[in-house]
Amino acid sequence: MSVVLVVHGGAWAIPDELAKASVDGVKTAAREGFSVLKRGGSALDAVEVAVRSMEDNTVFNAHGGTLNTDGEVELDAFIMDGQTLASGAVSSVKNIANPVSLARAVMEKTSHMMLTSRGANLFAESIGTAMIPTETLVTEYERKEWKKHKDYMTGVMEDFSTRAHDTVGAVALDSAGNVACATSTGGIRNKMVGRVGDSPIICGGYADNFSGAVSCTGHGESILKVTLARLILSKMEQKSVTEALQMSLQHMGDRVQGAGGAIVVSPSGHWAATFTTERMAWAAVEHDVLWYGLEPL
Ligand SMILES: NC(=O)C[C@H](N)C(=O)O
Repeated sequence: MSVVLVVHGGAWAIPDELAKASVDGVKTAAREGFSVLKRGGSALDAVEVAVRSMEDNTVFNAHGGTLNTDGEVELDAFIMDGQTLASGAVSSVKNIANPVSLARAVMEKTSHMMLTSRGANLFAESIGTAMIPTETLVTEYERKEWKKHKDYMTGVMEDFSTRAHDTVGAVALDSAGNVACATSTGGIRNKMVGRVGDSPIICGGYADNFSGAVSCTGHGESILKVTLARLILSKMEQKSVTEALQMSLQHMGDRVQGAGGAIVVSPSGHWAATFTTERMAWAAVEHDVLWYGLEPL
């Protein structure tokens, strides 16, 4: 069984000055995730490692790029195991460096699928997760941008053309034939306090050994309206991975005027990375060969 790891660093109009660093960041994350698979590790471990790599990489402005209306960072993350359909999520959690690992802990250490806000933070404390000051998650640049655009609609209407996004995601197929997905995000700049997007919901990501794994990025409310991850997987029953992705994103654009992107891997190892925004940094490793780019594949 050939193993595959695909990552994205968020779909938006990445400016030229960030292009190289974004591609380097996804390449590193893809290599780190793939090394887990190469050692015989699980798809679940691989997607967590890949997403953590991007959460820790400042080029993705990980978790500091999206202040809410109160100027705070509220984070959402999701992870799903395609073998069992178990998943874990956190939403509106604060002061955490790696929400994807907290999401995994929700999946593995609680009887629930999602913890939100204060409850997510209390759980994090109870399992010994380090709390970090919000200011360490926020860049000077973001603080200035936030003051400039004090309006959620500005970020959305500019069609993801401002630095309002910091979503990262990964999908993997391991040597046992199991798939997994993970996504982590700060959401969208100037979102209302408590706003939850698609990323932590079984909608912005999905993994099932019988159909494949998807991680989405883009305008969360649009992704939710068309249940994008499941839409892509259902189209894959009859279409190629690339066609299924393109058709689903096209539908989201036509039906609810939403832009975004996604990565996908099928149970047989076919994969794709496509988007309807200007750019999305993506990388994939298959048969030890690294693929990457800022254009749709
Ligand atoms: N940039 C993103 O992908 C944002 C994320 N989908 C959200 O709406 O929260």
